[in-house]
Amino acid sequence: MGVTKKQAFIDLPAVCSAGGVVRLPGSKSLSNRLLLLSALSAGETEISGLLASDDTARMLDALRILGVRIEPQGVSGVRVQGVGGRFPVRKAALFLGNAGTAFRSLTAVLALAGGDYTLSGVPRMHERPIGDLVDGLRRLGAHIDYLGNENYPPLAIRPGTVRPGGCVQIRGDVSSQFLSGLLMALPLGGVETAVEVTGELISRPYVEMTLAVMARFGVEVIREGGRRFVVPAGSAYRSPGRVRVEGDASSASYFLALGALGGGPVRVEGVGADSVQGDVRFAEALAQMGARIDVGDRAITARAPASGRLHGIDLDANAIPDAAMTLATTALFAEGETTLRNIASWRVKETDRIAAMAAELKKLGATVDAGADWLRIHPPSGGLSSPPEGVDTYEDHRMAMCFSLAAFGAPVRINDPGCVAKTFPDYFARFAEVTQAVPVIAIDGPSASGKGTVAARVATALGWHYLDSGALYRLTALAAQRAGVTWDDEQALAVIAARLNVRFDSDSVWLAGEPVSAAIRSEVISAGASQVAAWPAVRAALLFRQRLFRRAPGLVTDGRDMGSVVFPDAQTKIFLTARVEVRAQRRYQQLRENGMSASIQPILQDLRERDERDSQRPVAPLRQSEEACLLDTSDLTIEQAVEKVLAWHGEAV
Ligand SMILES: Nc1ncnc2c1ncn2[C@@H]1O[C@H](COP(=O)(O)OP(=O)(O)O)[C@@H](O)[C@H]1O
Ligand SMILES: Nc1ccn([C@@H]2O[C@H](COP(=O)(O)OP(=O)(O)O)[C@@H](O)[C@H]2O)c(=O)n1
Repeated sequence: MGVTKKQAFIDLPAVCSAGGVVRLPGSKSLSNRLLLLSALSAGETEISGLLASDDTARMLDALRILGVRIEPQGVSGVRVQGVGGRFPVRKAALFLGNAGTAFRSLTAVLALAGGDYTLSGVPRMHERPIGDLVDGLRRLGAHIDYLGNENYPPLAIRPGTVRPGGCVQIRGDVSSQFLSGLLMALPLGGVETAVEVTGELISRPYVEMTLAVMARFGVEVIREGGRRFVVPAGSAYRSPGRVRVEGDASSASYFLALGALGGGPVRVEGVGADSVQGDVRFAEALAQMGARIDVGDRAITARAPASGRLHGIDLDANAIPDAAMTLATTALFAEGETTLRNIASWRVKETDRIAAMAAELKKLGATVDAGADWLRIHPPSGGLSSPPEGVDTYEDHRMAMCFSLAAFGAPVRINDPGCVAKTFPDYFARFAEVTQAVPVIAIDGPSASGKGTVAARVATALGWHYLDSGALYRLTALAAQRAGVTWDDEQALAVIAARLNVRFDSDSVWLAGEPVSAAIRSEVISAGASQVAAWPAVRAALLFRQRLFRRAPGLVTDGRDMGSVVFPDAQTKIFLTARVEVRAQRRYQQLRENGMSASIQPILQDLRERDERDSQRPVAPLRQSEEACLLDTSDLTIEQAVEKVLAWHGEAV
């Protein structure tokens, strides 16, 4: 289930359980810090386990433009020739996308480097504040101009009369990356410089990570209390030779939550008790919600609570701002409400994450309250409702990954899933590997072969849900007829299909509150259904609607393209058919039993025409796929046909 960058959406099937092992991609925060310090240090550094993603690509591009030699090594490694504190290229324009780690740290480093540089990013990067960092750097004598709005990127840096030394103040309450960037830049000055944080210092663990990485490269920052950091005179980065990037602790959060929600155990490999990443503490928050967590040195395992259900918590999430987003969607399935506090930094990330999270959680049926720096989630009382227009992701990788968890309650459509490339390009493939989707038996075949009859009985035998997909095309034809829309008006039909107000209960179908089971089976509507079904826009409009029927414990469905298009991952696929004369006879009898007048010849004629139309149309034609088992019911009773399907399914499980 990979995604491409331009893909409009991905439909995740409802998930019933999760378990397995995930080898985590490298940490984004560590990858970019290690790249920068390897570039600045004296000597050559081999970095292994580097994250391959948009954000690290931006840092790599920038460093190469600045004249740093970086060669790939093995699958996920690089060899960096350090420049010993002085970039060979003294004039360059750098584009840093939406990579906050790269933007803030390079601003600080280049401001002290004494060259002419411009730094820009995507439009959202230009809405993310950087004024506090620029102020701090200007106090050191750096020359930085805003090229757009005051306090925001893009920036122009010119050689200033930089005088490190003394004490520089910097605010800590907007982004800890300002402090991290400044600290990483200061060893370039060579003299003792103190940094004092004013205001609260948020996301402190990221600062600890910065200090740990600097220490690895030979620079020991002295801490004086919690707010004063001194970079000693004579500090200079020296390559440690080889470094390995830990797995990404923020990325681990999705899989740990999967384990906690889906039974588990889910084991994430690459981070553990000795991690320098603050987000490993996400596991503690999950434990507070009731999950059973085991933290090893290099792996963490999560399982559901013995009681089966998590419970809501009230948490100061300041130390784990990124991973805390995962708690917000986990909270959809917890008992009671969850409150996340002290998360003002969410408002200046890839998007305003408090607003985005609140809006999308509401679409799923949750009640959400939000303030300047907090969010409270009350889970939906009547189960999750899945919006047909999909969950929006705001070009924010974490929104996309967080909302994949909603699949525990319902199938979910995630818009612009390619945004995960920022930190985790193959996220959805990994997600599919450790989750078990609700099973589907897909039965396709021509008209009157007995698909509907067999599918409904198989569903009853298994206690599963049943979807008669043909009914949706019939309903579209009927609703169009009633609205005065002709069956050749593709766009108008698609609008009708998207807005169908239908309800299925055990023995009737309702359109806008009116029973229409008989009306949709008339000969006229049968012909209309196969006409409207030929339009791609109609099929697209009904796609997610059909997928929404996939709910635990399972779905049996019949139609023309159930196994090929709508549920390509169905466990059991059957192509059910019968000789056309047998089918005509069955339909004839069916109509007579339902009190309608009928004669064989026109039915036979109609079946031949529909077979032709359904199998010749360019979109989702009726065809037996290679994986489908062929079931010819011409000489079988209904019971024999049902037995056969159940037996095949038994083998498939
Ligand atoms: N062996 C059989 N398998 C399935 N249906 C059969 C069989 N024999 C007779 N029928 C009858 O055929 C008729 C058409 O079946 P239906 O399920 O409506 O077909 P479809 O959904 O493929 O159009 C029903 O009245 C059904 O009872
Ligand atoms: N998955 C599906 C189901 C039905 N259809 C169309 O919808 C029409 C009615 O479907 P149905 O399954 O109720 O038809 P019968 O097989 O019962 O005649 C068919 O003639 C098909 O053209 C489709 O295109 N794709």
